[in-house]
Amino acid sequence: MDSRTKGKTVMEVGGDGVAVITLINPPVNSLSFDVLYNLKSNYEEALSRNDVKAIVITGAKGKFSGGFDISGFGEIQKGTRKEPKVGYISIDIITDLLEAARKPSVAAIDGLALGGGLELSMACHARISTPGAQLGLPELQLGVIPGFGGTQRLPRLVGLTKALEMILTSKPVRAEEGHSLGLIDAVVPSAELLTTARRWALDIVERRKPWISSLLKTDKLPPLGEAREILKFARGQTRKQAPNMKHPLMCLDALEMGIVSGPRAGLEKEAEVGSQVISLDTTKGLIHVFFSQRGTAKVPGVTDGGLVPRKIKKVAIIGGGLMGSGIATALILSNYPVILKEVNEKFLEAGIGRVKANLQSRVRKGSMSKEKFEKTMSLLKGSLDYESFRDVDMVIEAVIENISLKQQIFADLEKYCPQHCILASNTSTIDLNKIGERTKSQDRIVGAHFFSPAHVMPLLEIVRTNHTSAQVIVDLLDVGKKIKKTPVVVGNCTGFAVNRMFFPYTQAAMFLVERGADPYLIDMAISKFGMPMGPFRLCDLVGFGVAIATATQFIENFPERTYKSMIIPLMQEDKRAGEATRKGFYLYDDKRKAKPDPELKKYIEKARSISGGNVDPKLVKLSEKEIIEMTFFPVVNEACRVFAEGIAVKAADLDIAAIMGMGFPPYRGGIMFWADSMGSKYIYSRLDEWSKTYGDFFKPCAFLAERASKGAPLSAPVEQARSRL
Ligand SMILES: CCCCCCCCCCC[C@H](O)CC(=O)SCCNC(=O)CCNC(=O)[C@H](O)C(C)(C)COP(=O)(O)OP(=O)(O)OC[C@H]1O[C@@H](n2cnc3c(N)ncnc32)[C@H](O)[C@@H]1OP(=O)(O)O
Repeated sequence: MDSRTKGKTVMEVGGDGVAVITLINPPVNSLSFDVLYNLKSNYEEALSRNDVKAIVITGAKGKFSGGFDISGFGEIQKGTRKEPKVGYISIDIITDLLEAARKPSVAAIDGLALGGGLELSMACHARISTPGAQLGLPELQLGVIPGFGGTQRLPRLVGLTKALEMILTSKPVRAEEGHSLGLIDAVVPSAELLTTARRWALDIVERRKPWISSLLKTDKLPPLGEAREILKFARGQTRKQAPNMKHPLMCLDALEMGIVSGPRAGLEKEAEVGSQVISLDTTKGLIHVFFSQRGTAKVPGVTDGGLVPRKIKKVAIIGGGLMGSGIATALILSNYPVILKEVNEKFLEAGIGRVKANLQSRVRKGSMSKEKFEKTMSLLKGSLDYESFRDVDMVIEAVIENISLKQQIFADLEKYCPQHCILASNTSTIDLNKIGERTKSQDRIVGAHFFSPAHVMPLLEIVRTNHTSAQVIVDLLDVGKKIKKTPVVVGNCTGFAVNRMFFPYTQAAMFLVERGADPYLIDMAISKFGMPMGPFRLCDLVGFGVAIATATQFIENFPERTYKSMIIPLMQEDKRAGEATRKGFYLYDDKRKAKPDPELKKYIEKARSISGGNVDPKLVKLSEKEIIEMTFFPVVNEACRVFAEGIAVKAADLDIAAIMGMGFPPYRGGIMFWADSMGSKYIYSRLDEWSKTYGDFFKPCAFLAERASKGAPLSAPVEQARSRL
């Protein structure tokens, strides 16, 4: 393979007259332009050769194809690659050359056929798959649309409703379900895949099996009136669920065109829309997220040194509260035997009960069988002492945020755990060096910061001190992957990456309401921006106890940029502490539905009189855009500090941390990506202006000032950061 080319196809013609074309582009045989153009040449050759009767397309090394090469979109966005003629691949190659060929083709699918991979297979005249193969059109998740005919062929193979479900949710189906849906013609063991596909192709030639062009099928399509109703409903749902994104609706336009005006018109619409979506900002953001998410496990100086993760056979967790039980759940769900330690029988029982409840909720929802529940629970053992810690490979401490308690625990762990055992803390704010102060095991102390609920939330902040060994990081990255978390490796500091970025977000919101802004309008503007909820609703959900404890850490560590609002402490005094007490910034009914509380004004006014601030007429009438900027630019400012200090090694890691830890909308690409879309100069100028009017909370940091002075992107690598990694 030429070093500049990306992937290829190879064709072998057998004595039976079947040409087998193999897609080769590791690791997932993505369809790069090189692969697609090679496929075209192979096809033309196969069609012109007299010794070829039929064609089989397959993928190398147990994977059919993970779809179009996603980096190709980036090349087109950046202008480093010229766009092919609209419809060239989907119409000229896949439809007119492949599907309309006078020789039949069969797709032999092993492992996965996603996106363009599935679309290519749907243009074949039959599809044979191995058991369990994943089949799906996940394009919308990337901000693009199925662009190789998927919007036309999938509804014709599986029906409109199922096709809409698969396309709109981006969720794949397994081969077995694909078979029952009519997407797959036969499911056979891996060893029989190619022979079956070859035979099937010859059977089509001999007319023993039907020669089906998916595009021409109509039997699964509903009558036009019904189809229009289904599409209308889908549009309504899409507008509700993805109000800030255009591409799902554009995808529906292509689907509708095919149903109303026929598949050729549908293909043309798909090609036109497919080309337009590539330049949407939301698409750029989502593609950035795809690669950034995979990049978080690549840590310079750690994962590039050839270290192999050690096998973690048993894990112990200290503390069976909300966090400890969530972490235990995540681990046993991935088959790790777990010991849960508590201080007394009552707490232990409660901790085990929480794990049980977490799993039972899966059984209730039908995503876990009773047998699997029993088997998973059997991996959990309770303990009241450290005796059973003698053969554990990793301990995760998850007790309350109390430094001396944690110090004592780590000193005990050093006595009872084996020498190689990883000693992790789930602290969300406390300096790990302090936690390990009473031990000589600094090299194996690490932060494993999960987010609540730990068995659901996808992020794992792995916190490394100056002493933590690279091996320990590699081990924890491996555990993170096995328990299906996205890890972000960060340096040690108060709040690490996520909580440090979170802090100014809620602080800015408190500042704005004290100066006269309406908290409910702020929450609304922020939800419209794409956050799962606004800062006030979030404080209610987290509870004021946690909010105050976290704020205290920040006030102590970053006093110069803390806005000290008394709103939350005043409400706490009155025993309104958030959703758990049914009263916080909102009032909550029996069904936990939130409604605004007119009494809130009283607390805001009292807090305002304590802080000595005045209502600012400008802030009373903020536009939605101004609300977003005044709450998120301080977050960008803090992210810049985190990046400049080397707490995060890549800006993209902060993007993922913000998306998965704060709920920042993925289609905005993450906090730094979003900031760069506005430019460092603009953000600096806004913060600078506010800091002159409203004080140091808004003061732009030196890093931001420097980048703005050069007009440089905030995400450009930090050259001489004082790296903590
Ligand atoms: C005229 C207008 C212009 C026209 C342009 C041309 C037309 C374009 C039309 C496109 C039509 C098509 O409909 C669009 C697509 O097909 S988009 C792609 C759809 N596919 C996907 O979304 C699948 C994405 N991948 C995954 O979900 C997973 O990677 C996986 C395949 C399930 C494998 O998962 P796992 O085993 O966990 O491995 P990783 O996720 O870690 O991935 C391993 C590495 O592979 C890279 N990867 C994966 N998929 C792709 C891909 N499609 N393209 C490029 N690279 C891919 C991934 O980044 C990892 O790389 P590293 O190891 O380097 O990190």
